[in-house]
Amino acid sequence: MPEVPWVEKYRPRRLSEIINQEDAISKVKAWIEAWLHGNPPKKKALLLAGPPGSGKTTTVYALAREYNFEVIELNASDERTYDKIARYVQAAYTMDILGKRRKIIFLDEADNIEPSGAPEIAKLIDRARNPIIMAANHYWEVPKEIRDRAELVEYKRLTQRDVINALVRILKREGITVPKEVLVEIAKRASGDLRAAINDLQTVVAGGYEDARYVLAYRDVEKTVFQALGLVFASDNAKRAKLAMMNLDMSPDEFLLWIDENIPHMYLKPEEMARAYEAISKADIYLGRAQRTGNYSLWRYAIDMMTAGVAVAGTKKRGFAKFYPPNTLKMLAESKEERSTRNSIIKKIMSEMHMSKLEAIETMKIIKTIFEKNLDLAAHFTVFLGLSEKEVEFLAGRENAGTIWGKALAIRRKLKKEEEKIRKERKEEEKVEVREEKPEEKVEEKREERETKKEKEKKEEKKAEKKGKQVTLFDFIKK
Ligand SMILES: Nc1ncnc2c1ncn2[C@@H]1O[C@H](COP(=O)(O)OP(=O)(O)OP(=O)(O)O)[C@@H](O)[C@H]1O
Repeated sequence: MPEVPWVEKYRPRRLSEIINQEDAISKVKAWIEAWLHGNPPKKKALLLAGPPGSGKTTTVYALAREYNFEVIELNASDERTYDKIARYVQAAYTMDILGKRRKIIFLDEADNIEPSGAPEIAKLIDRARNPIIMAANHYWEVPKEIRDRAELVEYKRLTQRDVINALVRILKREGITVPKEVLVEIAKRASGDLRAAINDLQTVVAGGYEDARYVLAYRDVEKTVFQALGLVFASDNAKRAKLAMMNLDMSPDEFLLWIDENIPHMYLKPEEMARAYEAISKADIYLGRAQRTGNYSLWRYAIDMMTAGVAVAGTKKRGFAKFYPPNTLKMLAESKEERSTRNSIIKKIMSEMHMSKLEAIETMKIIKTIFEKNLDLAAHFTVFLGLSEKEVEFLAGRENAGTIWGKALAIRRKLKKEEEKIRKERKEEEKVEVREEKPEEKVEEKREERETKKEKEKKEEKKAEKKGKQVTLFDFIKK
């Protein structure tokens, strides 16, 4: 059974358990108490700014628990954020007659707010009757109108010692020991991001110390490879992206794996993601050819495709980008059952979409992102590919699988009804035709006509099948 992520299991429940952010916490407390004492602070929004994994989100939830608020969490990169804020900002602030709890509006990734939407959100802050707390990694990337209306609370980067202490505390509660040098390595590579450190620790513990080698082996390359990924994913500028491989002590084949892994985290729209994958599969072809023929001048084309080609594929996620190492670790952590589910999905994609295995693997990655983000489209895919409940859970995660499955059942029912309706209509039509064309020969003639037409259609179908007409993701999304 998959274990609960330790970052959730050991997320501090109380403000006093949050490590090394005392100044920030006392500022947050004073601000919320001003609301509670009936005189909302001059600045109705609070902006928690600081590095990832330093305790910002944790603060909001612990605060809500201690002061009995309900948290309405919104994400700035969500297109409907404005409407949602508008709905909650005006909600009654005090406990109402129905006994509902007061609400804190928590807007994460405030550095991702589109500048064009900022004035509207600023107006909402002015009208707010509920406390609004925002969080951001980069203070200066938060639109100015919003910065001006928010009180800044700075979060410090946690020190290596803070991180090690937090890891030791978790190990004690789990009753496990891990060699000190492994903890030090994990803390070093986390650069103050306690979430990253806890995740690494859990991976190391889950996979035994052999995996520790894989986890830690990345530490040397990571700095430069992350910078290189930054060049590919953080700009739309083809020229800059092409510089990514300079100073990178890594072969293009290996860097391709890193790019591959990060595409679904960086592109938001399926069609743009598909375009980025197309660019890396072209790069892959050049790399293969270079290896087979020994003509390494082909590397240049490959590198152009995988850097510039990916960079211009579409609009990328803005703000802080968290990059991930290639799949090796995840694959190692996957159970036999998960691997077999993955393979059965790939087979279904190959047969339903007429794709090669490699294409099906790439397509599955895009489909996985769709399953995590767009439940309606996911339900259509479920029906189209004939996925089982287990396969849906593999793609969507447990939380969304039930909803998708329910939607898919509804689609199936609707399709069945439509099919029945068409079948009935056809029968009716046939009856009418027979009645109208009473003379025997005419009926015979019509039948022959119909049969030749049917044969023709069948032949056409067969031809299409033989050609193996490929259904692309684009076709599907357009439907
Ligand atoms: N100061 C801290 N004290 C204790 N635990 C912490 C602290 N900072 C982070 N953590 C741990 O790391 C995890 C992630 O922290 P949190 O979600 O609060 O980070 P964040 O600052 O909101 O990061 P991001 O900017 O990436 O959203 C938490 O579950 C918690 O276990």
